Amino acid sequence: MGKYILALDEGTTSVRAMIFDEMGQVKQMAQKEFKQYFPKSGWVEQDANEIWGSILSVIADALSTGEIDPKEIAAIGITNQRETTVVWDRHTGHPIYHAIVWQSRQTADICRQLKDQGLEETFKSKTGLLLDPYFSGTKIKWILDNVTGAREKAERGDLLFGTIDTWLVWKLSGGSAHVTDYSNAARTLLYNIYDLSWDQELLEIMGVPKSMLPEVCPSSQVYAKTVSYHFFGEEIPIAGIAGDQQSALFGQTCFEQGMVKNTYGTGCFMLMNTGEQAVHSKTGLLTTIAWGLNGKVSYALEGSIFVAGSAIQWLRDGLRMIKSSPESEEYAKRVESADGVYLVPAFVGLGTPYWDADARGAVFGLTRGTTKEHFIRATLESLAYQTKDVLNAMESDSGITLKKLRVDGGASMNDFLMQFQSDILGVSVGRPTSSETTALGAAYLAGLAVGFWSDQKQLAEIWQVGKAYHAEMAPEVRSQLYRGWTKAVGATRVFKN
Ligand SMILES: Nc1ncnc2c1ncn2[C@@H]1O[C@H](COP(=O)(O)OP(=O)(O)O)[C@@H](O)[C@H]1O
Ligand SMILES: O=P(O)(O)OC[C@H](O)CO
Repeated sequence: MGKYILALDEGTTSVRAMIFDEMGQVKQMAQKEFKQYFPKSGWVEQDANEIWGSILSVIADALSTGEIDPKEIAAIGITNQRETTVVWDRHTGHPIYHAIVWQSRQTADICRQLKDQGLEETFKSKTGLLLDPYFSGTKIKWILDNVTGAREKAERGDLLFGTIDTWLVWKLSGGSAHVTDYSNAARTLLYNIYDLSWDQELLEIMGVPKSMLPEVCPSSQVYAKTVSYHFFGEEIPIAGIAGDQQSALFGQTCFEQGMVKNTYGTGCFMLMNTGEQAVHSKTGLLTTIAWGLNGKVSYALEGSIFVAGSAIQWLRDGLRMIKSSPESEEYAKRVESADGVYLVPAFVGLGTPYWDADARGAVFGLTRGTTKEHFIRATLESLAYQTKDVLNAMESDSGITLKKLRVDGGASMNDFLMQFQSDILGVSVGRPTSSETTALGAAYLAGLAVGFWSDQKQLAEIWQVGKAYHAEMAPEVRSQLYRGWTKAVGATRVFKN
C-alpha cells in the first residue's frame, strides 16, 4: 500500500492537489487559479478543458515538488464545486459549451416558467431542492435548448452530462468511467434523494435524456483507475468522490447527527449532519445527501450563501481596493466598526433563506465620513451576517441550539472575520489545525475505500482545534447590528433593475 492519499480539490476559483499522510497532515500541495467568464450580467462560466489542464498541472507540481513517486499514492479522492454543469460529446470528449457555474443565473427564466406551472413542490418533494438557477438540471436544459444541434445529439445518445467530479473521473480514466456519487447527484434537481434514482418524471419535465446521466455510486469505493499516460505510468485507484461542502463536513469529522460545519470559500455553506433522517425545511434550507458510505446514505440540512469569499475577490479585482484577500483583515481592523455601513453582496441573487434570484448587491449607510476601511470591513461583516441568517434558519428547522461552530475554507483564515462571526452569532467558533478539510474529506473517503484508514473512529481522533474564537460582544450591540443587516437585506430585495 502507498504511503499517501492524493486529494484533488476542484473549487470554484482554483484547483488544488493535496497529498496527505496517514495522520491527515499535508505532505505536499499545489494550487492553480483558473479563469472565470462573466459573459452577461449574472452569468458565470468556466472552461472545462482549462480545469482539466489545471488538474494535470497541479498533480505534476505536487508530486515533483514533494519528490513523491506516483507509486506511493495509494488512492485518489476527488471533491468539487457542486452543480457546475459540463456537457460533452462522448465520442470526441469535447465539451459542447462552457461549464455553467453554480453561481450563474442564466436559467432564471426557466425556473420562473417551471414555478408558474406549479412544479416547485414536485421538485422539492423529490430532490429536497428549490427551483433556483443554482442547481444543474436547468443548466443542462439551457445547454440543450441553446447550443445548436445539442438536443438532437443528446437524444441520439451522443452527449454526456457531468458535474466536475464526473468530468474529472471520465478524463482521468481515459473515458472509461461515467460516474458520480450521491452527494453530487443530489444537487442536480433530477435525482430522487429518497428512492436513490434518477427521477423519470423530473427528467421528462426538464427534457433531459437519461442516457446523458452518470451512474450514481457511494462516496467511497473504487470507481476506476487512472490511465497510466495521465499518471506517470501508474494506474491509481480513484476511490472517493464528494461535493466539496459534503466533503468538508466529512473532513471536519461531523459524523454524528446534529454536528455542523460552515465553509467560507467562494460562497459559504453551512451543513448539519441529520443522519439517516432527511429533515424538511420550513425556512429555505435544502435537504441533501451528505454521503453514501458502508451501504447507507446520510442526509444533511444545508444553508447556501452564494457570495462570500468572492466578495473579497471583488474588492481585490473589481474595485482594486486591496492587493490580496488576506489584506482585507488589516484594513478591517483599522476601524472600530463599519460605522453603520452595510454591504449586501447579492451579486447573483440571494440563497438561503431568501431564494431571490433577481436581487442584486447594494451598499447602505454611506456618509461623508465613510472610508475604504469601513467599506472593506462591511464587506467582511456581510459574510458573518449572512451566516447568522442561515444559522437562525437551521436552529429553527432542527430544533437544535448550536453551541460551537466548526469552520474552514479560505476566508476562515481571516481572524477578524472569525472573531466577528463568533460575536454576531454568540456562539464559539473553532477552526481545525487543518483548514483544508474539504480536500481532507475526499482523502478520507478514498482512503477508507482502499483500507488506508480503517474506520471513521480513527478519523475522528485526528480532528483537532487549531484556533478557537469566543463571543465577546454585548448582546444588545449584537441585536442592534443584526437589526441593521436585516433592514439592509430587506431594502436590497425591494430594488429590482
Ligand atoms: N484571509 C482571507 N480573508 C478573506 N477572504 C479570504 C482570505 N483568504 C482567502 N479568502 C477568500 O476565500 C476564497 C478562497 O477560498 P477557497 O476555500 O479556496 O474557495 P473555493 O474552494 O471556493 O475556490 C476566495 O474567494 C478569497 O477571496
Ligand atoms: O467553491 P466553493 O468552496 O465556494 O463551493 C461551491 C459549492 O459547492 C457550490 O454549491
